[in-house]
Amino acid sequence: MNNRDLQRIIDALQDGVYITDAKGITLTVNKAYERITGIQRHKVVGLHMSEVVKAGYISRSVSLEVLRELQPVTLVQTIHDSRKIVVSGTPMFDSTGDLEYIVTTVRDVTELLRAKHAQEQLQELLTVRDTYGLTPSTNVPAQDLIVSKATRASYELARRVASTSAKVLIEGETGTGKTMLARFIHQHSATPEGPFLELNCAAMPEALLEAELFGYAPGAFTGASSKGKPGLLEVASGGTLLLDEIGDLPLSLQAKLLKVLSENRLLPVGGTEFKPTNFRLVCATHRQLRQQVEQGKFREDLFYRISVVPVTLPSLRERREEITPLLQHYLNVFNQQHEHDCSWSNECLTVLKRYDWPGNIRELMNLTERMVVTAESAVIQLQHLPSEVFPDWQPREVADDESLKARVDNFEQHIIEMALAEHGTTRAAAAVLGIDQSTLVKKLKRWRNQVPKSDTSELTPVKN
Ligand SMILES: Nc1ncnc2c1ncn2[C@@H]1O[C@H](COP(=O)(O)OP(=O)(O)OP(=O)(O)O)[C@@H](O)[C@H]1O
Repeated sequence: MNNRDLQRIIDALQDGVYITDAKGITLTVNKAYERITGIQRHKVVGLHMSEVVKAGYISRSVSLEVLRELQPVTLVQTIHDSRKIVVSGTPMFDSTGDLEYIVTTVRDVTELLRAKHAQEQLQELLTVRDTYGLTPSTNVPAQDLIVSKATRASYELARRVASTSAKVLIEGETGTGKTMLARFIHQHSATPEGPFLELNCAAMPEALLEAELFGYAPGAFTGASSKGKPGLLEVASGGTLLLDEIGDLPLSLQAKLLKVLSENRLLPVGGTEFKPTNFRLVCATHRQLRQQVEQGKFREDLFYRISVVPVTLPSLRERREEITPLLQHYLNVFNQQHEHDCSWSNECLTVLKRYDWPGNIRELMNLTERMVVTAESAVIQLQHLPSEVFPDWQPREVADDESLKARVDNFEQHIIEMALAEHGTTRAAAAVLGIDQSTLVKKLKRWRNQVPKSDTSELTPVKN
């Protein structure tokens, strides 16, 4: 074999290779060595290893140590970008026992070390998963669904496609019920008895995400379980996998996921054998995935693959008719849970129906539970609501020597501010209080000295 062929062969290796002669003069390096260390072949070929060290290309030469000790030497070095490499030098002797070459291999173990760290985190995650029961959907108690005109179309579309293998992309703000809808799809799919698994792609670092999705092979890295760990892409086989916040999946994993979806098989981290898999994929996102495609943050081919049927869940403020039923439903749920018997006052229901609910149903549930556990009376009143929901407008404290007129004025302001907060507009507040809208606006102007100019009718903000 000539030198050219030999070079081609070592260039095909994934590990870096560095070869010196018996004196320690560099004969060649391969492409992987150039890639891993950033040191180019033409810069070091012909140089003695001591010159390579002197020139600052490397801090310590394994070849020189092999030359000294005439036996294999391995050490771990940190190079630029804090990458960790394992360098192993081996002496090669000719038939008479004289040193002929020193062959050094260089392996970048940054990823492996990361994966080891990931494995520890994964272990934690799996414990959490066990504790919180990411279990087959049949074990999950059916939850009552509140559906209105605004969401019925989404649920009907989901039901129609549930039994097919079409991939569904659920879009909606946080807390709008994307996971709930995915579960609904699973329950109406061809494999409702299979597992329903969910992974939030935004919640963990890339290496951990990869180990979680793909699993890893036995002994993939030091400290890995001797049995290896199956990934969610494998465990979900025969069931449904929800990839939440898919827009946060790193590009490298997007490519790997695409391959799994095309080939129905996967390669665990550190594995050499493909494993077959077949699951129902549902993805969810609160982002504009198409925009991410345009910005090059999300692969276009994967986008088309996962969004065969896009389903949108509107925000709660776009489906206000669900607010009261949801408030009543979750009040019952939390009353039962905490053995209370609370009810909403009508004023609360009116105010809450108009509130914008940036956290959507999840925020509504949290607020309801908070009201139930902190309730001072059986009826939840406006003043119990947190100030971001209902501005806690209190009459100012009156001084002992204030006139009756000033005190009445103060009390009047309290009544008007409360009516405004409850009914939202000066027109509605005036109607309820039985006064002219213009009188109310004039009074407000005097008190606040800053009624919005445009507001003569519907638009006085509750909070200003
Ligand atoms: N139609 C509904 N009727 C009753 N409760 C619902 C409905 N939709 C969602 N919920 C409840 O609202 C809460 C939030 O829903 P879910 O977790 O599905 O939202 P999400 O959009 O997946 O949130 P995130 O984007 O933060 O993951 C859950 O506790 C869920 O049970």
